[in-house]
Amino acid sequence: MALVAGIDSSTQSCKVVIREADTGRLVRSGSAAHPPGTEVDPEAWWTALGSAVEAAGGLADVAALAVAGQQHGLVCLDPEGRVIRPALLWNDTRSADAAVDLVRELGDGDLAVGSSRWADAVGTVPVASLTVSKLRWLADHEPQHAERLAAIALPHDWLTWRLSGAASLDTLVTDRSDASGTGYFDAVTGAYRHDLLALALRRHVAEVADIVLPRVLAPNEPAGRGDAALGLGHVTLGPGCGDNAGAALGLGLVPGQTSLSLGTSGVVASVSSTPTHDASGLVSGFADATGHFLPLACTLNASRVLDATAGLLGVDHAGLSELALAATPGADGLVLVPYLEGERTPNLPTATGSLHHLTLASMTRPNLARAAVEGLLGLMAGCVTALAAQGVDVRRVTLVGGAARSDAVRQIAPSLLGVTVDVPEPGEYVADGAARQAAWVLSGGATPPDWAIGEVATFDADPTPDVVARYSAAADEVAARLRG
Ligand SMILES: Nc1ncnc2c1ncn2[C@@H]1O[C@H](COP(=O)(O)OP(=O)(O)O)[C@@H](O)[C@H]1O
Ligand SMILES: O=C(CO)[C@@H](O)[C@H](O)COP(=O)(O)O
Repeated sequence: MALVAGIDSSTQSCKVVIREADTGRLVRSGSAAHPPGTEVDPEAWWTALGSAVEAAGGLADVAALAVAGQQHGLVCLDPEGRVIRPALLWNDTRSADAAVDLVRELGDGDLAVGSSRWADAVGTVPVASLTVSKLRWLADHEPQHAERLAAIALPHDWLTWRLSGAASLDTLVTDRSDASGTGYFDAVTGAYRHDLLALALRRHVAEVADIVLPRVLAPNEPAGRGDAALGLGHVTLGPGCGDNAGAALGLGLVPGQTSLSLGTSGVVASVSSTPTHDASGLVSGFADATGHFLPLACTLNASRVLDATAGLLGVDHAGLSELALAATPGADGLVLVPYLEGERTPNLPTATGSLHHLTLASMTRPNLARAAVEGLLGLMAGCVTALAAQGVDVRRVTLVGGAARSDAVRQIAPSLLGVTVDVPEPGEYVADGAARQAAWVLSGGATPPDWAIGEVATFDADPTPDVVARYSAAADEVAARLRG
């Protein structure tokens, strides 16, 4: 039976799954850590990919593979294909002012007009995370690097290219899902917007015509063979995808279904047959990996809020969960607004985290653990509301990502989000999506192969609107202070 590999090059690590192409049965897997930080030498991803593949027993018996990756990261390549500077990641907020400038400029000086023009053009209003904002930052702060730009790639594009042997810049490929996160690709027409790329680089359109942008392949279009020199001449490469589109494909979501991913980022993403154009900027109008759309709301803070709180309390994740479940809902009034890395949804890149309503009664270890879980889920409730405002009907979500392993998150999520929460077996659903894409490319079929996702536990709870309201009031206070 043919085997396929799926790779998830995410923020904190690289994960590899090897599955049977026809059934999706997991055969083996491996992972390797990525370095910390919000700018990373792509070579570190390449090294981690090699280690993860080795831990997964190699690719000698694999017929096809695809790479899913953290979205938006800016990989700058010179004419020889060398990386010009470390990649700026999706969670690097130095480009926050650049994003505001881009919105203002497209609006001829008016932010509201600019927001609606960006939303109309590419489905998304730039924030610090988007590639287009990082390019403007580069043009303004490192013009010597911007001048050498011969090609622009995203993390998954670059890794696919390396696996293919990186013969020339013209062999760079991507897919619609990841291209839609650049800010200079229109997922509705399927075309790059060179005018917006030129705006970002402060150049005329004719001056960016020579910059190579990866060719956008169809969802099941082969990207050629792997590099024979790497021992991958027998492997068909898939186009790959952004990690959130990968998760949707791995979970087998169809239009109308929504995922809640709590990894480094927190993401509520819904597969949709129609695009969104949210001028408020809260919802990004991305594409999925099957030809549909993937409106999503993404936070900078998620699993690491729990990591940091567990560290502070001197417990592991199981201990944090136990403590949180020992406290009563609402944590005796204690509220954590978890903007530990700034925030993107809402767009408050310079925000910091804050604890509200500390009293002798509320200042206990269980309450702090509970406030961390409720703060994270309060933040995600805002994402659900933002999607609903765009007409996305979210009544149930499928919970994935590292923090989906937390019992406290599973049990408390339905009450704060006000939806049913389905939790599949812990797994690497982004890598699974990449593997499923590889199997699709291999089969040449019109639709991805049917793979079962196994046991799903369902969590329901009575809504706790008072807890959400207290969180929202504290978050509004922070926003009001920052916005002056
Ligand atoms: N049981 C758990 N409870 C809460 N968080 C967890 C648990 N297990 C792992 N994590 C956290 O999940 C994160 C990794 O999740 P993952 O989805 O792989 O992230 P990413 O894809 O962004 O690299 C880490 O921050 C890790 O500490
Ligand atoms: O910026 C986004 C989506 O717009 C993030 O979701 C990144 O794609 C990083 O994902 P994880 O490493 O948290 O999975």
